[in-house]
Amino acid sequence: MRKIGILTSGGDCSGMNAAIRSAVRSGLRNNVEMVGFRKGYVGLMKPDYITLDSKAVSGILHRGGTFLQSARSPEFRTIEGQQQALANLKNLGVEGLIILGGDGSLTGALALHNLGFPVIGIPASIDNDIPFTDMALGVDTALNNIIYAVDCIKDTASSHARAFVIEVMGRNSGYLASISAIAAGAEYALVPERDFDLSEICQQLRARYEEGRDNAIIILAEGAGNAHQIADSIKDAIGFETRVTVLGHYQRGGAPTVFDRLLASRLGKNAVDLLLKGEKGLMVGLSNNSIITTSLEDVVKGEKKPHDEMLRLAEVLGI
Ligand SMILES: Nc1ncnc2c1ncn2[C@@H]1O[C@H](COP(=O)(O)OP(=O)(O)OP(=O)(O)O)[C@@H](O)[C@H]1O
Ligand SMILES: O=P(O)(O)OC[C@H]1O[C@](O)(CO)[C@@H](O)[C@@H]1O
Ligand SMILES: [Mg+2]
Repeated sequence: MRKIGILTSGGDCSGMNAAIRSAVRSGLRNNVEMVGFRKGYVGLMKPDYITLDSKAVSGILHRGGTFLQSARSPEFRTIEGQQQALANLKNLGVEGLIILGGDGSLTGALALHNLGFPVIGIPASIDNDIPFTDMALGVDTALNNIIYAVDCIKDTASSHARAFVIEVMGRNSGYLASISAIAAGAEYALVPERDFDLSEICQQLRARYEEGRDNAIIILAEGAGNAHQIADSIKDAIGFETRVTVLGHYQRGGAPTVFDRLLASRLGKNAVDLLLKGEKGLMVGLSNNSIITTSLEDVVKGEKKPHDEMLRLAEVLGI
């Protein structure tokens, strides 16, 4: 293989830069020309690309976001958009493509694979909703961002005897909410994967209040309900003073953690190795601290299940 392309698609996340750097350096070491498409599938369809030499990827390992930029592209969902991308790849002499992104981007990767183009996917989404990998890129950094914010909010919640509803991202996944609730010692994690009864929660908060515990942290996954409505219900039911903090895009940025830098470096190199071995239509992932591969078809068909042990742990801890 003489030329490999790389792009980042969907919501950005910390670790994307580290993965690009690793893939580029691995490719160059094997005398492969590396090109980066800007703004995900948008750059693939235009085409908008840059040549990536070793210098182009220096100084980016520690930076959040993606220097190739990312985008969501409705046009790439159409067969016309995909065929345009395919034609550009052929015209440019690109023989293999590495796609970093979430479940949507990997569905796009499968579409290109089904059109006969060699593709390897790298799971990169703070939502951690991609099956066949314990962790996607960016999840660990997002969790650390959340924990930092929750620790800060706990201080002021305690000073003012307030209940805080803290909304975290995750789209339809409660992963960030449940894991951060365990790690930050929150009182509740409200997630789409588990039904909750708000009136029961209010009763429990009142009982806690009567015991002298006059503040609480409720971490709400964005897909599980409306933070303001939940805070108002708590206030109306028990008179507890409430506040809402929506952490928003703060969660998605910042210097990647050691875990994300290492995972990104491993996945980037492995993606190149696979293409050079003639493998295609696969996603590289992490399982039991080893790099594994799964067909993109299985990834797209699969469903990421909440981790049973974590759910039990949350239950034991009363979250
Ligand atoms: N079914 C599909 N067929 C082809 N392309 C798709 C499909 N679904 C998504 N894509 C492409 O992938 C892009 C990103 O998808 P999406 O917005 O779902 O984000 P994602 O990759 O899941 O990342 P994240 O969830 O972290 O933001 C879409 O804008 C589209 O270009
Ligand atoms: O950055 P945007 O386009 O507002 O998208 C936000 C969404 O992207 C994610 O951060 C990643 O999928 C979700 O958690 C969130 O719902
Ligand atoms: Mg997604």
